[in-house]
Amino acid sequence: MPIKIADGLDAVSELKKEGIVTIGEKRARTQDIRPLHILILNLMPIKKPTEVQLLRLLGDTPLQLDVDFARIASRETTHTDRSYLDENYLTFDDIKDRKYDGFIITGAPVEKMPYEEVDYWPEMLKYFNWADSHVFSTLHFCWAAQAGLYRDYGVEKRILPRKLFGIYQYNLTLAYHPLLRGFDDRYFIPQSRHTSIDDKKVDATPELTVLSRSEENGINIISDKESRRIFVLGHFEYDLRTLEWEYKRDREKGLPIRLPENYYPYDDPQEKPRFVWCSYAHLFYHNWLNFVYQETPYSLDNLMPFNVHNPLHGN
Ligand SMILES: CC(=O)SCCNC(=O)CCNC(=O)[C@H](O)C(C)(C)COP(=O)(O)OP(=O)(O)OC[C@H]1O[C@@H](n2cnc3c(N)ncnc32)[C@H](O)[C@@H]1OP(=O)(O)O
Ligand SMILES: N[C@@H](CCO)C(=O)O
Repeated sequence: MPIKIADGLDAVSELKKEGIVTIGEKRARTQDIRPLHILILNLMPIKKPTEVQLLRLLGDTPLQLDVDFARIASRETTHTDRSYLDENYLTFDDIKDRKYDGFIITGAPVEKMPYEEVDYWPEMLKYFNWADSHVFSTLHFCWAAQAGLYRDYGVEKRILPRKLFGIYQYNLTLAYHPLLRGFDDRYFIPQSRHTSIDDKKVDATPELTVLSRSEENGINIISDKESRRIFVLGHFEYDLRTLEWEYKRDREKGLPIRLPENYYPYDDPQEKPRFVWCSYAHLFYHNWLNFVYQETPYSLDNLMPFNVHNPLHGN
């Protein structure tokens, strides 16, 4: 939310340098305010915990949000009841003529497959194409971040020698960015993936800005220059015990899995995991919503299309 202060205060220029939005009397009197429209494409097989996790973070704002959930229609889901989805989720046909201020696309356990082998890849492409002209800012996380970077910028993924599994620290690479406002120099985020992206290709793509990275585990948050495409490799939204649940699941299945790194004190699974990413998760989503609120057009009819740069996709 912008703060209204007198135009003559010296703080105005100082805050502007930090990206903090201030408005004067005239703008405050004429400012049009409306709810933000957010769409979440939930690709997780077990959808309900992800709904709670995301709504918890989105709900932590004084702004009014209208949130819709969308699902894939071209593949039957086996882990979530069909009638629940029919009742509570929209399909592409429902949303194709609507416009949204913000669009969130979740991770999905399909990261080891080539994109084109994912049953719903053609439907993903429909969502991506639609978002170019119907969404102001799209936030992709985990697999969706990899898929979006591939589709928009031709960034490939690669299989890691072992699963990146635990809580990892990343350093900010920029002094000021609206999505990182209020962050410490470093933050923590859960990771649970078998793949990573081609960091060199990201660094060599002039349309992309890297917001954070670590020496050991590479790039973590990326944005295009206008923050209309945001890519987060990891899961800010995970609950305290989500990694523990995944660890036990894989162990019970006899899969090769080690304890989540940097998670239990003394690496002792009897201990309560350390919750060191919660405040960053709230701050990140808060910053994204604040950014969207400041920059999205009052009337979505005036939305400018997003320019896709990847020649692979002929856009
Ligand atoms: C890298 C990231 O983005 S991390 C985000 C993903 N994280 C998670 O999904 C964590 C929770 N998921 C899980 O724990 C597991 O996937 C489970 C327990 C739900 C399912 O495990 P299994 O039953 O062994 O796997 P299964 O072979 O049925 O496939 C699971 C999911 O993979 C996806 N999937 C599998 N094959 C395909 C395919 N060819 N095309 C598209 N999706 C596929 C589907 O989403 C499927 O779930 P759904 O049928 O309910 O939609
Ligand atoms: N986070 C996922 C990775 C699989 O793609 C899981 O462990 O289920």
